[in-house]
Amino acid sequence: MSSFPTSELVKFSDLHPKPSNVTFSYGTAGFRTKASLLDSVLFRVGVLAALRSKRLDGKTIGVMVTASHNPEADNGVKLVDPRGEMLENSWETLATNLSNAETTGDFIQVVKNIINHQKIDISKTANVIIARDTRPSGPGLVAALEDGLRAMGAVARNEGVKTTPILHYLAGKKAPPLVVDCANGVGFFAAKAMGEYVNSVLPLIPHNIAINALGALNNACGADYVKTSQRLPPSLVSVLHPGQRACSFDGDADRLIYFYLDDRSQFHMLDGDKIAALVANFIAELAKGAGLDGKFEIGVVQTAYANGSSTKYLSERLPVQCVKTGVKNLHHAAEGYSIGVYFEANGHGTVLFSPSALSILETHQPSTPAQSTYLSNLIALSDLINQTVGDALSDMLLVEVILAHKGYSGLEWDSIYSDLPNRLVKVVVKDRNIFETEDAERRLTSPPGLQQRLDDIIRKYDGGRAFVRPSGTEDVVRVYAEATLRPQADGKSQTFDLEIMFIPNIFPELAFRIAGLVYDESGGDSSKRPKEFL
Ligand SMILES: CC(=O)N[C@H]1[C@@H](OP(=O)(O)O)O[C@H](CO)[C@@H](O)[C@@H]1O
Ligand SMILES: [Mg+2]
Repeated sequence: MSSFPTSELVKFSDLHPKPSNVTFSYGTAGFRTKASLLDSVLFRVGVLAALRSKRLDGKTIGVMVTASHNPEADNGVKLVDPRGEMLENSWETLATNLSNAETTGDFIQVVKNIINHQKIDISKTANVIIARDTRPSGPGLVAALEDGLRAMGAVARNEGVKTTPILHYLAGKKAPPLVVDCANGVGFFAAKAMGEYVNSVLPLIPHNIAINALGALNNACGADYVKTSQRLPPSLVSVLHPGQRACSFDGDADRLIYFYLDDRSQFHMLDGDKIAALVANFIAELAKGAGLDGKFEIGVVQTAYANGSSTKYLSERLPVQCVKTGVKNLHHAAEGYSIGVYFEANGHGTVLFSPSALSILETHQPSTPAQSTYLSNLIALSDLINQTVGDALSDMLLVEVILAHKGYSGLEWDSIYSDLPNRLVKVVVKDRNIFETEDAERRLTSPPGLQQRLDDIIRKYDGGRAFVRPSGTEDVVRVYAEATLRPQADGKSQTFDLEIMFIPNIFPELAFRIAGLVYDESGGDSSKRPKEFL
């Protein structure tokens, strides 16, 4: 908003007239009185919260609707400053003045005075987060508050029913800085440019930014390194501290992989599958909250490389499709849904909103203020996401928005499901063209008989799944394998060290058995057979 919104304020203020013969006061804990008297106060507090946020360069102001320990028929409202603290004293007086302006004209005049005296730049964005207790008068009063915020063009986030301390916490919480591994590539330019816009709310700390160093690109860093080796880039070992989130781009910044260290400094990877689960869940939640349940279909597209746990988790909630490797295949399949979420496990993906879904979002009439918030959040996501192709930066913002919204750290995100231990192995063969597949590349049709031999091996591993396909980008055959536990293939019982069992790298056996078989069956030279193949 670039100029003072007088006509909006007049229009909305007339909907919330001040009752005559009442004098309000911003007391020890904000305004507090009979709920039936508070409609105009809530509207005006919405306007004041927006002014306070603008005065503080868009920092988030909290508004809590509650009358605490007082009788249920009472209600109240108080403002919370950006660090989660009580409203600054001088503003309590402004709040009282504003609430007692008798007419819309008086009210507008007080607003103008506040803007002048506080030297408020009205063109700044205002960010306000609101919550209420369980009082029956809460929803109506929140609606009045939202009118005030709307009149001022504030960005409002309705947290629904929350305790007062949680609202203080949410208002005071900042996104912790995000370490961004730029793979020594072009993603650094983009991260740097974006940092100028987002650093005040989401501080970015770029690493691996040696664009001009020969041989540095993707070397022991970047999304492919992290995903394939399931390790922290060595360059980040002394950078990342426990609990901090980090992400890696690839060399052209169209892939994104997240990771974090837990409080024992163990590395945890959040790959494209985890991103898909986070995003698809969130979109489904927003659509439901907006009252759009059943109005359109939200689907997820994966490839055979998706971790089995992710497929299980997602299929229990949404339609999931498996297609051949390659973004073109995922993108195409995702176009078949109203909202199609697609990600390769390696972090390449995006979300597509069909034209009809977008027009439903535009025309849908929410029936409650809460529905309206969900709807505007969903529309905002459709703007945030680069729908032309997977985009590491746009995906990073998408992930950050969801984490911030849900108050998740890497740990909470990670715990939505546990990855099955897995391994990807390359096999160099004489002629990869002899390998032909079916069933979205999950089964071999050629060389004849090989699939059956693979099945015989896979069957011996609890929850085992594996497949072999020729790469479409390198002269190799790829083997992927995952299983629930380490093998009992030799029939001997094994004891497991639980600590070790959940470290994915410890699980190479099924993959190396299959790699060995593929190598031998395709005429591999026994003198050059990689030692790790079984
Ligand atoms: C297992 C794997 O990561 N395969 C990658 C790789 O394809 P291959 O056909 O597996 O070489 O490169 C593609 C292009 O970047 C990418 O879309 C795909 O996910
Ligand atoms: Mg790329």
